[in-house]
Amino acid sequence: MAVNQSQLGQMFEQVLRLSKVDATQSVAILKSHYSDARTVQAATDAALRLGAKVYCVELPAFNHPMAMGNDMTAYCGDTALTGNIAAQRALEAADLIVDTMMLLHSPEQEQILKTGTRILLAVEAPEVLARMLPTEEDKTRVLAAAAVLEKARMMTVKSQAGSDFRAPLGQYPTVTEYGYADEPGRWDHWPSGFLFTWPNEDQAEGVLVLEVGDILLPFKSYARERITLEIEKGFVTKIHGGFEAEYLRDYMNYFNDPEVYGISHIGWGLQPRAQWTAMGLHDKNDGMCMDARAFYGNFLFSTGPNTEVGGKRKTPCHMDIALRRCDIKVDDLLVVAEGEVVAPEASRAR
Ligand SMILES: O=c1ccc(O)c[nH]1
Ligand SMILES: [Fe+2]
Repeated sequence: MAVNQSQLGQMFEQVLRLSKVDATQSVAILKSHYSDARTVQAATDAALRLGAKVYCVELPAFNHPMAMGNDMTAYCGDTALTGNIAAQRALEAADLIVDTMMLLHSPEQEQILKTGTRILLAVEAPEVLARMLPTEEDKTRVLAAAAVLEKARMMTVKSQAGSDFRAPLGQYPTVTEYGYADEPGRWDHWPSGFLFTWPNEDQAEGVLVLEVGDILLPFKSYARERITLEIEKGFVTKIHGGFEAEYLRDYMNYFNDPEVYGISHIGWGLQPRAQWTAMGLHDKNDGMCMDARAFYGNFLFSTGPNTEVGGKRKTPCHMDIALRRCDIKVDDLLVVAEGEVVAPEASRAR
């Protein structure tokens, strides 16, 4: 199916209005040659219709010789903006940046946000954007869950498959993604609908078992056999299993950087319009597969960089791994039971 340009423009108008775009605002459209032209045009037209002053910042694409695949989350940290002070100043001048080329997990993104500029990432295919059009109800539910997570001192994750993981919390903030950038200095991602934090440095412990069907990004693969990760003092120390474990070990080893094994953001999905099955219906190059990160009741954990919250780990290898059917506890509150969101009540969508 394909979204027509008029629908896409109307959706951007809704999301930019939710992002507080009006005649008092300036909006920068950040792009590169690989940006989706339909998205760039729709964002531009919508911002103009809302009365904003609009400009475009186009950056020559950046490729690192070690990067593999086209998923923009596969190689993090250095981007087309790295070192381009003039372009960064031009972006910092905006009230809102619509990012269609991907600054996520870069130090430059944090520097821009600190000036009060808002950033909305939009790199998924228009049809995926349409299926997960953000609503204020999404925001209410994600913030209800965040109210619990930001006070927590421990997250524990267990599963029938054998996961038994615990992460002391408190050193890092809670991050919410509800699909629009409506507060000064806020980054958000359309589409999304989930929340996460980071374990205290060097303190996550236990075992995480990827069961058949769990998702590995940026591989964009459903695990076909179990993979068992042993975590000690905040780092993955062993990866057991068959071919899939060997593939994951080989890929992470390729970066020749011990920091790739650090546990990064950990949280859970709250987007009922995101589907576990969606990845199987898309090509690997269609986008970064936000369905996997946001599907309702997942446990999403990741490895590698934690610079976006002032952590010391800047490493290019970032794995996002979504597990189904976990029990997730935040302190003593069970928030997800076998992959079903159970608390807080205000975060539930069904
Ligand atoms: O929205 C996102 C996308 C990727 C990621 O690693 C975190 N959040
Ligand atoms: Fe991630």
